[in-house]
Amino acid sequence: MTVIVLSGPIGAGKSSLTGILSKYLGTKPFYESVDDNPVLPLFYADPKKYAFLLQVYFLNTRFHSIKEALTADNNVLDRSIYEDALFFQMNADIGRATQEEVDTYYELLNNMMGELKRMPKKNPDLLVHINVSYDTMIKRIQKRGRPYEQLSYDSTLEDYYKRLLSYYKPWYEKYDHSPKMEIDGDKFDFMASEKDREIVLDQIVAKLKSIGKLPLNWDKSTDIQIEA
Ligand SMILES: Nc1ncnc2c1ncn2[C@@H]1O[C@H](COP(=O)(O)OP(=O)(O)O)[C@@H](O)[C@H]1O
Ligand SMILES: Nc1nc2c(ncn2[C@H]2C[C@H](O)[C@@H](COP(=O)(O)O)O2)c(=O)[nH]1
Repeated sequence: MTVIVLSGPIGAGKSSLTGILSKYLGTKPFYESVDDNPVLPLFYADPKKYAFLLQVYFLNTRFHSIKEALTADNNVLDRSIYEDALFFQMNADIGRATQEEVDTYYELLNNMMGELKRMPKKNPDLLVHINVSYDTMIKRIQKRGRPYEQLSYDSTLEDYYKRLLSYYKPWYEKYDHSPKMEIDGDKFDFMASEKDREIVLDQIVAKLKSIGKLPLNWDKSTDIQIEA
């Protein structure tokens, strides 16, 4: 049983690569609750009021997914639970949470992490982090088109996104819950370019082989058809 988690900023390509990778490896994809998330639009409309509620909502849904993913067979998750604190800490740092909310959040997070440690499989087998620049992030957010994520929706989003990117570098460097690897999301268009998709999948397969999660002679010759 192999569990792979994706990480990276908003619009980096996590959900897209989760779909591609799970199809390629014949595993099950787990997607974060976004389009069915009732709190997300409220948060973007009034971040200070809804930052804590959104975080509890995400933490709860991530906990559900990770529990299921760590007990079922091979899986790919489109965001790691380890990024949860990164988001809330950043929101707290810009005054979107009270000290009581911060304290309560960390207590809840520690409690949940304690539960995960008691599971037969405690950590994912591999973290695949997608690196993107600010320009790429914005292009992808525009391409995806969720209205409340657009820079035109709120003039403070530019700072919010730049800050988010600046939190990811130290977060990735510190991450030590499993082996990890980076994908260059600026360079590889794994959605439109078949060649790029192959390169990215080869990088992930090579890493899985090097950590003993795929047999050295594993090969997949089937083409994957990407739905636009
Ligand atoms: N490597 C890539 N090259 C070009 N477009 C991409 C790439 N990855 C994702 N996209 C596009 O960018 C948008 C955001 O991708 P998505 O997978 O939803 O990102 P995330 O899940 O990280 O927020 C989508 O429209 C997707 O088609
Ligand atoms: N405040 C938080 N926002 C979060 C968190 N996780 C995701 N999000 C937001 C960011 C995007 O608008 C949307 C989906 O994220 P993608 O990276 O999948 O595009 O949800 C969080 O923990 N806190």
